[in-house]
Amino acid sequence: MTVISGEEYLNRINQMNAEVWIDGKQMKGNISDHPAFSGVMKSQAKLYDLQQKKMDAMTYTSPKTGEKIGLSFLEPKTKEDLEKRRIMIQEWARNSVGMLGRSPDYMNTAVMSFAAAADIFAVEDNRFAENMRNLYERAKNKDLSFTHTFINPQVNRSSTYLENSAKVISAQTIQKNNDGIVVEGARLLATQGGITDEIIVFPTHLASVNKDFAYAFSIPSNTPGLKFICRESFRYKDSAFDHPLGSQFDEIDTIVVFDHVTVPWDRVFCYQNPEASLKIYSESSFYPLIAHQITSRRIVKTEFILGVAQMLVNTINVGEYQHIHEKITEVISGLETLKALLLTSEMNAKLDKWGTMVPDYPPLYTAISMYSHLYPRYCEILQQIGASGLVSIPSEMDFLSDVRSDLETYLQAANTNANDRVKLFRLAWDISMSAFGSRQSLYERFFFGDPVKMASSIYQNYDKEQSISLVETFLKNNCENASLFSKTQEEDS
Ligand SMILES: Cc1cc2nc3c(=O)[nH]c(=O)nc-3n(C[C@H](O)[C@H](O)[C@H](O)COP(=O)(O)OP(=O)(O)OC[C@H]3O[C@@H](n4cnc5c(N)ncnc54)[C@H](O)[C@@H]3O)c2cc1C
Repeated sequence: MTVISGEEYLNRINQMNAEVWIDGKQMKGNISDHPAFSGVMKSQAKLYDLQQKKMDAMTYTSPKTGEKIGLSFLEPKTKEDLEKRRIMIQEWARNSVGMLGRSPDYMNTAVMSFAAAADIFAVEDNRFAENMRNLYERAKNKDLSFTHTFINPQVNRSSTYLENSAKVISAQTIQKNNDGIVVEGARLLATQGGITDEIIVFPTHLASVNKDFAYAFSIPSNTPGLKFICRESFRYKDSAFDHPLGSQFDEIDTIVVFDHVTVPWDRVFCYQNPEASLKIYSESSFYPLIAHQITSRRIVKTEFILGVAQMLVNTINVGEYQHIHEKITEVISGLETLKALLLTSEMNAKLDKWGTMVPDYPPLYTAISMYSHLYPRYCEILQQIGASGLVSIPSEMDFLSDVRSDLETYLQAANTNANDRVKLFRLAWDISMSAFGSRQSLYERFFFGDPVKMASSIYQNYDKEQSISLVETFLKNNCENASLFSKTQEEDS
């Protein structure tokens, strides 16, 4: 099989009939017809179609089968491979203007990076490493889509808390039998849960303190006992005029419940193995490779934000004010910094011990850490430039009603008519103020982990020795001069 079409993706997910709960009801029928999912699934389908349309730029030929495979599955072996991956990722990102955080390339990259380091799973049982490699082969050849969950429910985040309740809360293994391992409990937070072929479940930090949390696996989204409980949909309307982003890109976040789920042995990558659970993050190149995907997408998103901000400025003619220049320059500086960091990571890429060409991580974790602050600031800048224009946003229906002529007169702008002005301001509102927009801010702050912990980890791991030695040399030289100076003073007195 080669790369799939959008229609194949839709049919496959519809046929799965995964257990998805939304607004108090269990989904019945085609999930892609449901208003909460139709927008995002259509957008995702367009990505698959694009892959088929632009085979040269978006696929590579499998050396094993001769089939065309999506480039986001490509394990980079050279710096050129990294560049090809970036170009492909950004092509997809342009289709969602960077708003689809979980376009398939995100998890395809994760699967590729875990499979490249699959030997980590072979510690006790060689089958587990094989299972990981088989998942990669299956995913590549069938162009599978994935959601994932890497964290436990937010019950008590105190550093001294250890779960000890009568009923299991955080998903753990409660039994093993001839068929596989049995998992009970919940996990957070599977974005796109229920609308992908499979879910990947990887160890949380609790794996180091309790073996029952030291597991990893991937199962089909319709595995019996597996439930996805959705948040409220932010796709409030179908209208692309009223909700230009929310109507197309609301990915839906889900709580994942495992109600005595049996994970077959051939789907297990790790079981009761704290050592492998830690190593899969510390010894694979998952972090740098996924950070390369994330930063590539965020560059496109930032280009889009810059365009929207400058169009607001042009529309209401506020380009003469210095604070406006400063704010737009803030966006430009962020954009240029991200681009420079991404390219630096590619230039300084090296082969890891698994033979994968890995982008240099420090520029990428810098980019990731910065963006959790930059993105909310960009939303603030849009609010500061747009001001009341961000709430002077009548709907499409208003423009089709008797008040149209009022709107045309009173909502015209210096450089455009009322209709185009409202279209643009609605877009700025959907980025910076709507439920969809606020969720995007939260997403960019947190989806790759707590930014506070990330900063702490950068602090602890960054090699600061060169800087310290620079200061020590300066102080030494300076003190030698200083002692000469004090000697002269002594002589004078
Ligand atoms: C929109 C969105 C989509 C997401 N999608 C996914 C997904 O698809 N798959 C997935 O696995 N995860 C996903 N996540 C979850 C993401 O990984 C977590 O939000 C992130 O790891 C932070 O964990 P938490 O939300 O439980 O916050 P918590 O850990 O509960 O933090 C809450 C607060 O406590 C502070 N805090 C907690 N512990 C410490 C500590 N040790 N030191 C200092 N401060 C601390 C934090 O800084 C924060 O201010 C998503 C998150 C969001 C917001």
